[in-house]
Amino acid sequence: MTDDTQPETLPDAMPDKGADETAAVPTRSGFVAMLGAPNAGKSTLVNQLVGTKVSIVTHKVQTTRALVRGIAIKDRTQIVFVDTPGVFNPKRRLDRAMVKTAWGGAKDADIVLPIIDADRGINDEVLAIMDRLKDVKQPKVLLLNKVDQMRRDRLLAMTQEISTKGEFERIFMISALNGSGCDDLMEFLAARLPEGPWYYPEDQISDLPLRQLAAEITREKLFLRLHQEIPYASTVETERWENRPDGSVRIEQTIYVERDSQKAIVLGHKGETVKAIGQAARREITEAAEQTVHLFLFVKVRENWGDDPERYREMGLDYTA
Ligand SMILES: Nc1nc2c(ncn2[C@@H]2O[C@H](COP(=O)(O)OP(=O)(O)OP(=O)(O)O)[C@@H](O)[C@H]2O)c(=O)[nH]1
Repeated sequence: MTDDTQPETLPDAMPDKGADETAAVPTRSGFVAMLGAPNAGKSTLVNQLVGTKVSIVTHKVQTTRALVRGIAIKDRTQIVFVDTPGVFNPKRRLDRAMVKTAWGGAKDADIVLPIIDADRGINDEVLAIMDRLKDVKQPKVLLLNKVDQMRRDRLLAMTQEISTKGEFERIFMISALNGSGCDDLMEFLAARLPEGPWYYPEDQISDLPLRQLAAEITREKLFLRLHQEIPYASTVETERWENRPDGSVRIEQTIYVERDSQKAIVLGHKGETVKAIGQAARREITEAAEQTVHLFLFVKVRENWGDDPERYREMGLDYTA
């Protein structure tokens, strides 16, 4: 994968090693694309491996819309994770665009990580992904996730069965939630990625701009509270980001819903629901932005936004999918 931001030289702040030793050990870097059914745990894993919250996690499926990268450093290797939207059977235009993005991300990556919710077993969805993976030429490393809630004998039987369904360089049994197996995975990826300069400065954990991250955080709070009532097509946009002389920031965001009835739900009785969403979001945005945040939320109805090409461009998706 090429990237305009790739530095000509290594960043100044490399791990503290003597000059001779640094010269002897080459740096490595590369892109690792996660692919899996909705809710398999891709976002949780990116957050676990990168160590900081970069991708939103909710129990509502299909929350990851565009490619969100988390960047981890292991020894002398920089690993750029591409957290793709869940692969599923697309019907609507928005769904098709998300799926196209997912498979496109896989084809550009150095390593592809299919991730499976092992606790759910090998169902049709998993078999469909395995089938489609046969067209992906990149090295594949299979992750069986959520092993924390499985019995060992069931897990071993499943590992045997799944290993016959595709060609994998390795199969790792992991828990993205509690981190078990994740160190071994990181070590493997760090050694497997090609030699080369790092793509990003050392202190960067995500290339998602702060404004967009702030919108994602609010969207997560919206879904955590209202996942039964609000379709995932609802969206949040950061409309204004105004740094103030006292070091604080005034952020205005709009929650877009499709119908008046949904607007009423988001607002809640006397605006209580949107207020609670705003309070939870503000706390987290403050942490991410590392400055005092004044957050103002607005709720608007925007019909048929799922057919608006501009929205797709903003999310990095292909409208023609
Ligand atoms: N027990 C257990 N739960 C997990 C694990 N990994 C993820 N989960 C849970 O599974 C749910 C879905 O996780 P996500 O990380 O949002 O899944 P995703 O694959 O990114 O989902 P999409 O964005 O819809 O594609 C969340 O409730 C997680 O807490 C795990 O290792 N063990």
